[in-house]
Amino acid sequence: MSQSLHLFTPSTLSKQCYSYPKPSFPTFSRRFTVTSVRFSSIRACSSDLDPSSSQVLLASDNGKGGGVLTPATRPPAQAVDSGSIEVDAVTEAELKENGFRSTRRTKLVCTIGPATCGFEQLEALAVGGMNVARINMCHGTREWHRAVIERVRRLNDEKGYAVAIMMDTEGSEIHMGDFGGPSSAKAEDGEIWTFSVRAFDSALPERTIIVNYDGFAEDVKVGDELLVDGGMVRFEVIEILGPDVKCRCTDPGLLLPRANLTFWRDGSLVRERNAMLPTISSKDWLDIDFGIQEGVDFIAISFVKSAEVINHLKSYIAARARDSDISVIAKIESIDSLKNLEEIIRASDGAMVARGDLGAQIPLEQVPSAQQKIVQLCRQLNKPVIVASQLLESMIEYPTPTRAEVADVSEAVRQRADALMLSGESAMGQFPEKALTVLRSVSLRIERWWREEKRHEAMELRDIGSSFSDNISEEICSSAAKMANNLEVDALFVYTKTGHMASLLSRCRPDCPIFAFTTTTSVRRRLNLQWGLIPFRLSFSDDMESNLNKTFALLKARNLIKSGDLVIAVSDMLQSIQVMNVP
Ligand SMILES: Nc1ncnc2c1ncn2[C@@H]1O[C@H](COP(=O)(O)OP(=O)(O)O)[C@@H](O)[C@H]1O
Ligand SMILES: C=C(OP(=O)(O)O)C(=O)O
Ligand SMILES: [K+]
Ligand SMILES: [Mg+2]
Repeated sequence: MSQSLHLFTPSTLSKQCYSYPKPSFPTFSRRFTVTSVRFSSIRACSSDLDPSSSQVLLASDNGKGGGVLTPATRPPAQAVDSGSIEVDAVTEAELKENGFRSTRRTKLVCTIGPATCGFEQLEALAVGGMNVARINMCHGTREWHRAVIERVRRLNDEKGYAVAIMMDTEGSEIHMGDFGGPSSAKAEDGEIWTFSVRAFDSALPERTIIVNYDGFAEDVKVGDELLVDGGMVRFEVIEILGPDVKCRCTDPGLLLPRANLTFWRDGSLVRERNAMLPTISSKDWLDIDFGIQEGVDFIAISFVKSAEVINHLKSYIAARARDSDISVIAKIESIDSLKNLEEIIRASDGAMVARGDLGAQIPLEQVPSAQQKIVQLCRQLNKPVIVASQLLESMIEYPTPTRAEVADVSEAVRQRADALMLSGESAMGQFPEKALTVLRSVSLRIERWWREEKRHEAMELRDIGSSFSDNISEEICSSAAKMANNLEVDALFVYTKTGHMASLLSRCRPDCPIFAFTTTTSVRRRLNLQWGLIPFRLSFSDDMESNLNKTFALLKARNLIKSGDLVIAVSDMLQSIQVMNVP
């Protein structure tokens, strides 16, 4: 595929780049064996790269290629083994049935609970498009979670899926305990309930709720409003008797175990000593150790307040999980996390718009703008972002969503969030698979609509890399994505060892799908959270020509691509862009 190419020659430059101003650096003609950018992208690169460095830009009119070449990026020739390619059956079927262009770009996260923890149920979710399984350490025992992780791993091993596992910490915000026996309780208007920080040996007295935070009875005052789950049930504090806080129910409703509690005074959220609780509690640290031991792919941290805790956790993980790379996801669900948003996202490997708790901490009408801001900032900073909670809440009970819920899902897809998440809908709802189907079909429809209307988003992506080499990668990816849109290519191919180059391409949200080839199963699983990436595991070398030949042969043999398909390829070994038809 790659050919012996000429560097820029004055004649080709003047012939092919006639519409562009002449470059401000010298051009040479010499023979080189390299792979190679179309002129629009050469231009995009050349205006932004440092012309005083020793890099050269390459272009040719015969090989449809170009690139940025530094001595260090010249590839050593290497033999390629004839291994196989790993892709799951669902992606394979989707690619075959609908062709490249209509594969789903928005990724789907399902919270696993009693409704979905069995092997067959997990398999049904994988078939339905689950990319990431989330386990919430607020609920269930570690043994229960371990069994779920084992089943997901078995599913991956036996059926070729790359379902990633995300462990979500409990966090030390205030919440209610379990009710002992019953799984829920109803609070009626005017009833008096006791919220207690005492430990009860035997069964709980009637209308008593345990609060997990010892300082609770000291922090609240008579007259405070107590909100369960951001207002699903509301109480007023009427009396404080040592460890017991007596409250009158003012908005009746269903109390669910471990529901979050906030208290409000004169219309504002009270943040006293409870605001000093550590983001990661001692129980969370044990759960994190468990997650590291189990080799989960993502750890999501609840109620993050600052970047410090993320940095701390990342170094903790680096010291303990030497060979496994666990990504840290910051859950944005508190006032402090909004205040320190940029530094938190910069420190993290991704973020979650945790609208459940966020909506209990800020006025509900501010949640949509917060969501948009978080999604856009994550995109700027190249971090995957998940929009979570209540997307299809009514489907916990009903087989079909409300129109408003469909509109909410559409909005998140339209914002081009990386992923959408199901919580109660998949964990304990009656219609987990149907809920997933709704997410999948709404995503597909909105994505297609977006492409049909050719709505290229006008988001100006800033340079984010700290090194010059990072900047080159960013320029290559944005040029490749722009070319892919303009030329209406069938797919972008990216060969990436760490996954970084794939995420840079995903960040551009191109019209076509991105086939991301990576050498390890753990990177393949992690890429499964990112918009538009179809991750494959493939062993490849530093020689792009043989990588491409091998990939074409393997994909053609499985009928995943055909001769004549137009592909643009980039890699993080050789900083180049190639445009070619599948032979
Ligand atoms: N591992 C589990 N075991 C039992 N129930 C669970 C589990 N995970 C989730 N659930 C149920 O699903 C509901 C929704 O999940 P999620 O949104 O993750 O938690 P929460 O409601 O605590 O924020 C929970 O309230 C709980 O009832
Ligand atoms: C996802 C959320 O966190 P959790 O389900 O753990 O409360 C949320 O609050 O929206
Ligand atoms: K949690
Ligand atoms: Mg939460």
